[in-house]
Amino acid sequence: KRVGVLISGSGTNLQALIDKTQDPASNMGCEIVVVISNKKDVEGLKRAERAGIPTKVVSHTDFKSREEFDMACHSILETERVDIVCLAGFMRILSGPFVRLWRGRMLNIHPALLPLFKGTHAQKQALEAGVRISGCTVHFVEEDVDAGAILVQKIVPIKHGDTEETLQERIKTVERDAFPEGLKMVANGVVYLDLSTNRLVWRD
Ligand SMILES: Nc1nc2ccc(CNc3ccc(C(=O)NCCCC(=O)O)cc3)cc2c(=O)[nH]1
Ligand SMILES: N[C@@H]1O[C@H](COP(=O)(O)O)[C@@H](O)[C@H]1O
Repeated sequence: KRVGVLISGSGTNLQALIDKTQDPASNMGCEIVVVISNKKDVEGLKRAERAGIPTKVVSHTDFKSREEFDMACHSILETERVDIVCLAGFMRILSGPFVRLWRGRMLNIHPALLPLFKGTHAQKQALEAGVRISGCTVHFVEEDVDAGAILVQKIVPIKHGDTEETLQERIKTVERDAFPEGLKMVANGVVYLDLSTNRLVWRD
């Protein structure tokens, strides 16, 4: 399977996907063929270049509408014959038409245990809520933000004195395993999203 990864920043999740997909022993059943960023000069682009993966920058400021930006990304993904899209620290909300084109073939990783703490600053939300555990969620992408069917979740403890940064760091240590795990399952057909029932179907 051919994978396209959308990023906006540091790309630590992208790096985890690169390391696993480029390691034959991981048996991921997929390869990253293109990385698209909506921001230029971000660390994630350097990570892709170091790994020999083609990169594209699509600046959302170059487009009159959200849909036009999304379709510019879509045409790159089509050209590269991408089968699965991964949102790895991608910080733009995607429009309905784009999500419908990729429904059941697009994954996101969120730094909290959905359905809790949707949206941005999830780590801050967890700290303010006073919960004692948090973690990350790998899910299919639906138009309704952070609401898609959940594939993988991993938990971390929240410790006294944690800040947004210390918690984000601890969550990232489990993200690096969670995202490749979720991608591998989808790439190998272990699980798929039944588009009519919106339910996950597991092949046991
Ligand atoms: N339709 C759809 N698209 C998404 C795009 C990105 C992410 C990643 N997680 C994200 C979740 C929330 C945001 C957000 O609220 N950003 C501030 C507004 C930025 C903007 O104006 O675009 C960004 C990424 C998830 C989704 C999703 O679940 N569904
Ligand atoms: N999706 C969220 O965006 C953050 C930044 O990711 P990255 O750019 O370092 O991969 C990560 O914490 C991830 O959960």
